[in-house]
Amino acid sequence: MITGSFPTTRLRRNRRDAWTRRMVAETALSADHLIWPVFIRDGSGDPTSVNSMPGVVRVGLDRLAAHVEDAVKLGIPAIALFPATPAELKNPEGSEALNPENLICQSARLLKREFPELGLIGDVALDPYTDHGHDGVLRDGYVANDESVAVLERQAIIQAEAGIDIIAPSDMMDGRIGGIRAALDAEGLIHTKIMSYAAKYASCFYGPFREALGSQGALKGDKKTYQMNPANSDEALREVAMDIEEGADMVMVKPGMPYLDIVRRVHDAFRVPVFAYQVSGEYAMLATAMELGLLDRERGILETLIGFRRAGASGVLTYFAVEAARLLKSG
Ligand SMILES: NCC(=O)CCC(=O)O
Ligand SMILES: [Mg+2]
Repeated sequence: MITGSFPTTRLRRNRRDAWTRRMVAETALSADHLIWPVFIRDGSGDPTSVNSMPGVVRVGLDRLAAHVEDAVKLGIPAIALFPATPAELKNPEGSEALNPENLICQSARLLKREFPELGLIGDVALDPYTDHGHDGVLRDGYVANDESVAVLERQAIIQAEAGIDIIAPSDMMDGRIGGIRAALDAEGLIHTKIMSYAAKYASCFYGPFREALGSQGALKGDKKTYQMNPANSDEALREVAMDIEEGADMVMVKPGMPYLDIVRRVHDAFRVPVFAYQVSGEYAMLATAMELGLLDRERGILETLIGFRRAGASGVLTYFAVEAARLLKSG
C-alpha cells in the first residue's frame, strides 16, 4: 500500500470540506440496508410500550398496518415479525408455533394484503411459544436437536404459506437449514428465502427482547448448549459454511456491535449476503444513554449503523430502523 508522506501528503485535505468528505466516503448507508424488527401482540387498541426498550412498542393486529406504514414509505425493504404469544397459549412443546392462525401468520396475511411489496421475515424457533423459553423441545432437560428440527420444518411451511417471504431460523439447532430447505421445496415453496441466524451467540444482550415478548423469567437455565460461546470466532465460520451448504440464501451474525469482527470475517470468507442484528440490549444501552443526554441520538444511531456496513454487512436488523431511515432521508 502506498501511503505517501508528510508534508507532500496531508490526509486532512480530503476531510476539509463536506463535499470531499462525501465524495471519498468508502461506505454508504441508506434505508435499503435497514430491517425493522416489529413486536406483535394479542388484542387490540393502543400499542403497549416495552419498558426495557424506550420508544419500542408491541402492536395488535388492528394497528399493525398503521404501525408499519412509515417503514414502507421510507423505503425499508423488509421487516422482521416477532410475536408476543399469550402465556396461556404456551406449553412445553410450543405447539402454538404450528397454528396457522397464530399471531405471526395472521400478521403475515394482513401485511401481504396491505403492502405486497414489503418483505416479511419470519422468526423460526420455538422460544416465543414454549413455557420453558427454550428454542426447541426438551428431552431430559436437554434441547433435543433432531426432534426440534422436525417441528421447525413444519413451522417454516406454515409461515411461508401465510405469506412470510424470508424464513429466519434463530434456534441454532444443527441441520435445520437443510431440513427447512428440503421441507419448503417439497411443498413447492421454492421462492421462499432463508436467512439463517448462522452465528448466534449465547448473549446477555437479548435480555430486553425477552421482556418485549413477555418471556422474561420464563427461561429455565441458559442457551449455552445451542447458541455459540462468545469466545469463539473460527467456529462461526464453520456455522456459516454449513448453513450456506445447506441452502441459506443469506446469513446473520447476532448480536451486532460486540461481534463486528465476526461480520468482517464472514464477509471476507464467503462473500454471501451477511446481516447483523443490533439486538435489544444494544438498543437499550444506546437509547438509555441517549435519553440521559449522554450520547447524541442522531449521530449515535447513524455511527453504529455505518459501523455494521463498514464491517461488511449487507444490512442491519435494528430497532432504530425507522428513525434512521427518516434521518437519512432528511440528510
Ligand atoms: N430471535 C430474536 C432474539 O433472540 C433476540 C433479539 C434481540 O434481543 O433483539
Ligand atoms: Mg448451525
